[in-house]
Amino acid sequence: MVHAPQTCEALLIWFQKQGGTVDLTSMGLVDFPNSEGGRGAIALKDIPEGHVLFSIPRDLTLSTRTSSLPTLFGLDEWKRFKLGEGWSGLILSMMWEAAQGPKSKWSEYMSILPTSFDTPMFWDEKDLAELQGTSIVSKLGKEDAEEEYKTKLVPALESRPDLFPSSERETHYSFHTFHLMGSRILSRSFDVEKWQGDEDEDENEMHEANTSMGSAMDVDENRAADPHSHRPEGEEHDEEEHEEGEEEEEEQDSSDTAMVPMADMLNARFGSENAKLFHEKTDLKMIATKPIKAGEQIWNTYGDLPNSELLRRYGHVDIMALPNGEQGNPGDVVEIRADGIVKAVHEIYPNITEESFSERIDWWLEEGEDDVFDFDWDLELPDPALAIIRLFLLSEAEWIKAREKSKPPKPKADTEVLTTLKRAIQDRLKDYLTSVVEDEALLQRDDLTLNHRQAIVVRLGEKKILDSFLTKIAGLVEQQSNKAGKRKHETEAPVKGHGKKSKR
Ligand SMILES: C[S@@+](CC[C@H](N)C(=O)[O-])C[C@H]1O[C@@H](n2cnc3c(N)ncnc32)[C@H](O)[C@@H]1O
Repeated sequence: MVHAPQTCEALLIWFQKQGGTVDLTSMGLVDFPNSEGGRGAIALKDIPEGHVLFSIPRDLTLSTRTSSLPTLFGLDEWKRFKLGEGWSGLILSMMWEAAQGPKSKWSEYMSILPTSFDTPMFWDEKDLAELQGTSIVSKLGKEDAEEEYKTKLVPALESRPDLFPSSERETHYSFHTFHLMGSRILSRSFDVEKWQGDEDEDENEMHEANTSMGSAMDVDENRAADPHSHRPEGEEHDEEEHEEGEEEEEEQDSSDTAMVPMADMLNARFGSENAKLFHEKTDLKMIATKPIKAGEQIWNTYGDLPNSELLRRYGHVDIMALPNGEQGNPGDVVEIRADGIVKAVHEIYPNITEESFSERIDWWLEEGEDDVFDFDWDLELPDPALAIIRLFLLSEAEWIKAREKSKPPKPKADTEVLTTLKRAIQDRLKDYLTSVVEDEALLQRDDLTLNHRQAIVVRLGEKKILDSFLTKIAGLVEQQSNKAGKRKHETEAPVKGHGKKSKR
């Protein structure tokens, strides 16, 4: 990540001039090594839990609520151009504020923001190919971003040459700048809801809100809000169902997405959070959530994400000791999609018809069950994956009964189900171009580019999880076969004249 050469000093001066307060006896901004996040905050003395490190007036956050652009553009027009949906309104506001130069309240703040990113959104095809098998590529949403720019931003820009002069189009309103602002939001914004407290509530009353860094990006309920993300297949938003009063999803209010100066200077590492942003009526406060020793980094949380998501949103990966002694990110997750399960069942049971698969999977989805199964370092076999395999293996009579009772099968890890899951995992491993051994050897080299190295770390972590599941499944199958052998032996024993009765 490259950021403008302006010093942290300039940010601190601007921040305080604008009404922000920082306890400069307790914390400073410094350059840590890149492996520890680069520019970040350090404790200058021992800081007790509960200490307020800095406080940001709400009107110093940059969002479509605080920028004057939406009002100048006209709120009805803003709505007509759909700038209140997703991030395009905030991106346009940030472009416009940057175009105002020193006239903008956020000018100094904007000048310390990164000007390039290590996120795969900016990788070339060769580097992207290194991510094959991981879920990142399908979530990049490059085409969605381009579509958003063309269909929302460009018409809005063209409608108001007084606000967006054509002479500034290349410098401030290009597709490249759209990407840059989108990536700044993706890696630095917070979800800052309107104050929900009682009017007469104490000014100092605090709410722990959804303000972990990047929480504004936690828009899984409404992925369309993120122009840099992609709504996975099967998650289309069905307006009619909504109208018919189906389960109402809480819509993300896009004006909650805000850039929060100073709070976005904090780095994060898995399980290391020692400070967090809290909401108050007029300010947001960064408060120590643990005692922090002098010299230690002050860490926020980005939600302890898997490396695939860290790389996609922030451009870095976490590597630390795993419970099994290896190195990796304990938050890593591998996704296996339902179609991967269908393929494995079909390979082992070729007599099951296409019709039977599609009938059962349709019903499974209608029942509201998942079509993507997460495998993580807990090494717990995911119940929905076991249940869907069993669903495909039900006899016709059992299937009819399950459907009548509207009851998916129990997630029982018997040998049939385990063998099929094993096949699905083996197939999933084939999605990656390299093996664990090859990746481990590659990581020993010192001539790798950062993109290549980070791609290897992401895919290696995922493959190690899948390998660990294969080892676990092999153990379970062996246990079951030993038990079955013992039962058989016991059943046969009387015949052999040992006189022991079968338990059956
Ligand atoms: C919210 S900003 C934090 C401040 C940032 N370091 C800066 O210089 O402005 C998030 C960015 O910091 C970097 N970062 C944060 N935590 C990191 C970590 N544990 N390792 C490497 N980079 C990290 C990533 O580039 C990420 O996109």
